Amino acid sequence: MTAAGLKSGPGGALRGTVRAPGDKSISHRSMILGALATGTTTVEGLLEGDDVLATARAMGAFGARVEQEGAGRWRIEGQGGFSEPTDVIDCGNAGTGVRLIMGAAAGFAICSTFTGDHSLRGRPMGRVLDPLARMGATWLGRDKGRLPLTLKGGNLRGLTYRLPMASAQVKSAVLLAGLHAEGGVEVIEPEATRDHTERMLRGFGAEVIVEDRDGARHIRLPAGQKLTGTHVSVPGDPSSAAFPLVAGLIVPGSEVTVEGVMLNELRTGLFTTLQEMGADLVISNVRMSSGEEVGDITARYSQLKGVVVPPERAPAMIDEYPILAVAAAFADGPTVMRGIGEMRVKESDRIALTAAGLTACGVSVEEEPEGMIVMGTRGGNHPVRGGGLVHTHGDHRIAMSHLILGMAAQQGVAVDEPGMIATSFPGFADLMRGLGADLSEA
Ligand SMILES: O=C(O)C1=C[C@@H](OP(=O)(O)O)[C@@H](O)[C@H](O)C1
Ligand SMILES: C=C(OP(=O)(O)O)C(=O)O
Repeated sequence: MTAAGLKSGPGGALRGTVRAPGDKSISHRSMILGALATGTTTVEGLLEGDDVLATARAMGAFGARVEQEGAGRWRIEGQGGFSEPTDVIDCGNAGTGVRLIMGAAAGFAICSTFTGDHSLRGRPMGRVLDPLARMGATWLGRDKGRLPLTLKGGNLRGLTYRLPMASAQVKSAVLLAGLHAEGGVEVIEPEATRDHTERMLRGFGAEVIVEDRDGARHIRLPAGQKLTGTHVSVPGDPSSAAFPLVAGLIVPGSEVTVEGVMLNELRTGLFTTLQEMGADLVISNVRMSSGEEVGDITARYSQLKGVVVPPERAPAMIDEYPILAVAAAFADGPTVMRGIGEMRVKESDRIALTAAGLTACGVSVEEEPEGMIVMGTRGGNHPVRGGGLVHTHGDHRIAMSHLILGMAAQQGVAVDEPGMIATSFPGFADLMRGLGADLSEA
């Protein structure tokens, strides 16, 4: 983490073509599935962000051989299971990392202790510990299942589990534990969430049966699955592509293309919403890569209008609401975002911090318990003032979102703790500068 802050300033149009960094969700999963599998897994396009590097180190601690072979190219020699680590597993800032690894570790008769940074130690782990305990795992930790905690697994029984919240991390933890549960597992999702674990389990040779019935998605992993090492080509992360693309939409005269963006419809809710707001967002060169659809997306400066985002779209864009709120600040009329209570338990309380950050930049936001309404400034012809110092509480997406706002506002915007951006998008500042953005130390 650097001590200095980072500041973005209003400048000229942003122009150019960039490549999206590797998808964070798929990068975590390639490490974990590679370590659980027997044999060699090779990965290209891995996101070498701090979150994924913590997961890579954790897989080494559980007995896999994990080596970097070149930029984004990694090799994992899996042992077909986890062995007991001899030290504490530190997952850094990564909710995905710790929750999926706890699920995977629960399948084995080993004892492991998990911790993370200040933010991760404040996040709820009960949501994965509850189903894992029902399967027979035991844990000991602080009240409410906050990290640090120790988990002991092995001899798991099968489980049919209806997700109490829309969470791909909880679904994935149950499925990974289910690989070693007597009788297999079934996860019932009232609202579909990102399906990378299901797709990748199949890529590693497992049978996963998915059925939509009774208004829910049923995901069944029969017992006795064996994973075999494979090759994973990681597609570009739509959650990261969102930042240069929204910048292209709100900085006058801009045209920005991001290549190789994953278009899995359980991840692209932001792009649909921006198009409904009138964004000139064009998707081209659509192709398949490692079982996922990818494409190139071009954003041209657009007059946006406020919309009501359907709450049922939330799982397909849950990490994108902070940057959507920035786009909404430049729109004509209010943008209503509801059904997003899950944002309060991310790296920070993202509803509160988005509202506070936008307010510090002269934008009106109405905060609700599970939502927010951003009053677009363009209708009244007030420009967005900017000029704020935004406290990010170490949240990478809060930092990047407000830096993008500063590129289109009247005055620049400074953020604290910019080093945290490296958890998900280590090349963010250079990539944005390459498009012409004014970013400097504050
Ligand atoms: O499974 C994943 O890779 C993720 C799932 C989401 O979290 P939840 O499962 O808590 O919604 C998302 O916010 C996170 O960035 C990545
Ligand atoms: C919520 C996020 O990640 P995680 O839950 O893995 O910390 C995110 O990247 O926005």
